[in-house]
Amino acid sequence: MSDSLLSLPYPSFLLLHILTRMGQAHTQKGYKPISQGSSSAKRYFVLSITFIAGILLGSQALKLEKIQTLFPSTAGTVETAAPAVEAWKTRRFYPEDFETWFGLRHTHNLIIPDSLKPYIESHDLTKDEYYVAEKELYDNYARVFGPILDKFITNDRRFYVQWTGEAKKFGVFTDAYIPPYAFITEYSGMLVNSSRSTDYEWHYYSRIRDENGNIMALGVDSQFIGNIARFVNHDDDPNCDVVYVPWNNLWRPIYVSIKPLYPGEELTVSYGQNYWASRKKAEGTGQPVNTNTNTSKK
Ligand SMILES: C[S@@+](CC[C@H](N)C(=O)[O-])C[C@H]1O[C@@H](n2cnc3c(N)ncnc32)[C@H](O)[C@@H]1O
Repeated sequence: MSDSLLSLPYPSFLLLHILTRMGQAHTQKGYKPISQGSSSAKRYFVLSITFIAGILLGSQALKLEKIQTLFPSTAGTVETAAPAVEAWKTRRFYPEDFETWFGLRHTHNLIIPDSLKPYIESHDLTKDEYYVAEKELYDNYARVFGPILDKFITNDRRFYVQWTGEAKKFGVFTDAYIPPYAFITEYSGMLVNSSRSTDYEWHYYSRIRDENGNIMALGVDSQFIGNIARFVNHDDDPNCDVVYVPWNNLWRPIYVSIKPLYPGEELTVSYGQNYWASRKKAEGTGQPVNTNTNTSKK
């Protein structure tokens, strides 16, 4: 399809231009001007007009088709928008969908940026205050869950993300029966040194200090890179809990079921009261929606 055809001027100007040229051409070839022409000249005139009108209508149609190709949203917007919104709110999302639908790069790892590596590498986790206080407990966590962390689980189809409603937006559901105390997933993402936490940041369980001896406010941020854990919602009476596993000199936050989970059930954890307090924004109360009848705070 030629661009020059599509860039024809508006029909009225073009018609005027062609008629003028036709009149000139007839005069030059010795015919009478169109206004005084014979019946064959009139037939020629009518045929020409029909031909020109055909070209004009065709070019306008092509032009519209080209616009619709360049800007597909102009084609049938009203008919296609509603099903798209419906899909967003009804479909199940798996890790391969996260980048397209949520702008989330998928990873099962705890990613340490170069800026934080020196602090992590020079910090002996076995001397960490938290570890020393409950060494036996953490050694047990490491024995049970550490080897699972080393297995790179790429195709875990037990869980999916789905819309829960306007209050909480998306959440994580199970498609399988999960017994209590089962490994769900690691809270993966980017280790950040943050003063401001996002909706998707989980506290990094450590007492690492900076050059001035201050404890660093580290967190695992999964706003842009992470996994299914960042979609798990809060509940005052959750069915999962977070366990910090000391593994390869890092604290690895993992989600573990603490009740039996049945197919179709939503996974929840308690974010703790600090989360809601620090997240409190001017426009809202910062209070979670209680999703069950048990309103006791942890
Ligand atoms: C880690 S994200 C959980 C996934 C989130 N629902 C989403 O659609 O991306 C945490 C955010 O989810 C929302 N949220 C989680 N639990 C909630 C609850 N019980 N009531 C209201 N909002 C909740 C809050 O906006 C919170 O900051």
